[in-house]
Amino acid sequence: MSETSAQAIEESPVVDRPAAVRLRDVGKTFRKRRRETTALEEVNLDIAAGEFLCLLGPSGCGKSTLLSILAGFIEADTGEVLMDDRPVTGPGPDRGVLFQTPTLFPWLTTRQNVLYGPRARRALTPEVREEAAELLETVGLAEFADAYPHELSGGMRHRAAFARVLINHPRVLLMDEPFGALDAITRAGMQRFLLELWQRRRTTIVFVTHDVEEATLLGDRVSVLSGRPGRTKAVVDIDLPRPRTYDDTETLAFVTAKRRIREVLEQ
Ligand SMILES: Nc1ncnc2c1ncn2[C@@H]1O[C@H](COP(=O)(O)OP(=O)(O)OP(=O)(O)O)[C@@H](O)[C@H]1O
Repeated sequence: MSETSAQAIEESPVVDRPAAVRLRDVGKTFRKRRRETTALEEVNLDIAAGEFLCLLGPSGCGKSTLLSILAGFIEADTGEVLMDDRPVTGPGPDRGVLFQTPTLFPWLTTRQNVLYGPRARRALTPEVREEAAELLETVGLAEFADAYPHELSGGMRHRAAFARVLINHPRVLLMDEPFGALDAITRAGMQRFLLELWQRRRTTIVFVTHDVEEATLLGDRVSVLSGRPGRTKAVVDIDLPRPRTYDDTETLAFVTAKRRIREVLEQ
């Protein structure tokens, strides 16, 4: 996400309620000089308000493209994207986006980064400042509130970016392999944090991953895309009880669910 897109999102007003998302026959072809790449074709998907949906598929099948369309960063060529029955026409503060590489303003401290959105919307009340402090506490960065991004570790930058998105109370969280670059321990910590957060807020989440185990651990459902052009191959329900923790990954039910998804992926 460019800084301009981040600014556009964070400077508009917010509504605090999860949204339903609907994709209808979404297609996207990139055209560059003589080369055409059809990234997505006739993607259909209904995501309920408050659902945790994982998007899984082989490399290059269009997962990031789909997320960018949902974020409003790029436009679909065909079909439509609806949020609570309203067409998505561009980026908005109702969608919080987190990428593999966290986006933070390098010249702002952690706290200033988190407060960037409310400040830009002229909504910097004492309550919001308090919420920022609580969020920094929750993501374990209270002691680093006055540190600059270059003084943070990779995992810490992720958590700071997370707090920066959460303070805007997005109605949908769009996450593009957000933990893909993290080491196994930090990654497990972030997954636990995300699950706890979702359990509390029930924000609608669309989470892109190519890791079957991660999708099984996190999702209510897993939408499996085919190889390029990406199409919805199947949507698999994950009927495992919640709250889920990393320990569940060793249970028979978990391993069975994971195998089912892998089979769809490999079909
Ligand atoms: N801006 C662009 N211009 C041209 N082609 C693009 C552009 N963005 C994506 N593509 C092409 O669209 C296809 C889908 O790319 P996308 O990044 O969405 O896949 P992905 O499933 O997220 O891949 P990965 O898992 O490897 O990150 C690829 O073939 C890619 O080369």
